[in-house]
Amino acid sequence: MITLDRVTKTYPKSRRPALDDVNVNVEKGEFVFFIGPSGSGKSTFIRLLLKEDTATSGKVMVAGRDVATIRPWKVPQLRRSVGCVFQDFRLLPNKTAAENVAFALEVIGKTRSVIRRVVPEVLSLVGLEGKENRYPHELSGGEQQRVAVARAFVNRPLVLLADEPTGNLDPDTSIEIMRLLDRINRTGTTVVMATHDSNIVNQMRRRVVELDRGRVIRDQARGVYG
Ligand SMILES: Nc1ncnc2c1ncn2[C@@H]1O[C@H](COP(=O)(O)OP(=O)(O)OP(=O)(O)O)[C@@H](O)[C@H]1O
Repeated sequence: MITLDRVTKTYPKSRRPALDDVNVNVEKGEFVFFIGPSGSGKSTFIRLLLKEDTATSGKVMVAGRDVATIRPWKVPQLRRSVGCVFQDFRLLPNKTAAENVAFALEVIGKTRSVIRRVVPEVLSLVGLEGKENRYPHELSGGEQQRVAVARAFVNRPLVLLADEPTGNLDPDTSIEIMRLLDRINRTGTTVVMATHDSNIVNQMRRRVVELDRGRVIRDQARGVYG
């Protein structure tokens, strides 16, 4: 589902690469944690998968496609098969929970009748029944992240990327979000999550890829934070 083949990313003006000759292969349906200290390259890895940035060398494959060959106007198509969730939720503040999720469907041209059917289904899946008409500022952090997960998942992407999704949440709320990501993973969606949260990694016991200064220093099945 995801392959990085000898990928190096060096940002302009920086001496050291943010990713340095990285080889990683993630199979369909896997759940993988990317861990490592601040600046080790986790966000850069996610940005390359979304084609928000391009590798300096090497090959990045997502869902069977070499992202380097995807034309700019086809990037939205890539992002349709790759949902993402971030630490800061990134909801539209002037839209309700339901409207935030609906918007993800509107931009890809889904009909109103599909939207009317699918939005309540996915909001209920993430446990937000009854809160569909709340604005982000009327929701807790955990609830806002549930909306973000619903929005990322509503198109049933092949891959869900999560960059520090529990970074702004307390431990109990973080565990709830992890249960949700685990449930999504069990539907067959590949989940890749960048995190600093050692408790979460230790509780989940999934594959752990550890980065240090842009290099993979550990790749372990059912790993712990270490
Ligand atoms: N746009 C940019 N321009 C220049 N250097 C960058 C840019 N983005 C990241 N870097 C550098 O690349 C390296 C890796 O950064 P990255 O954000 O991928 O790390 P990270 O592991 O996600 O860190 P954190 O956990 O703090 O988010 C760092 O040295 C950082 O300073």
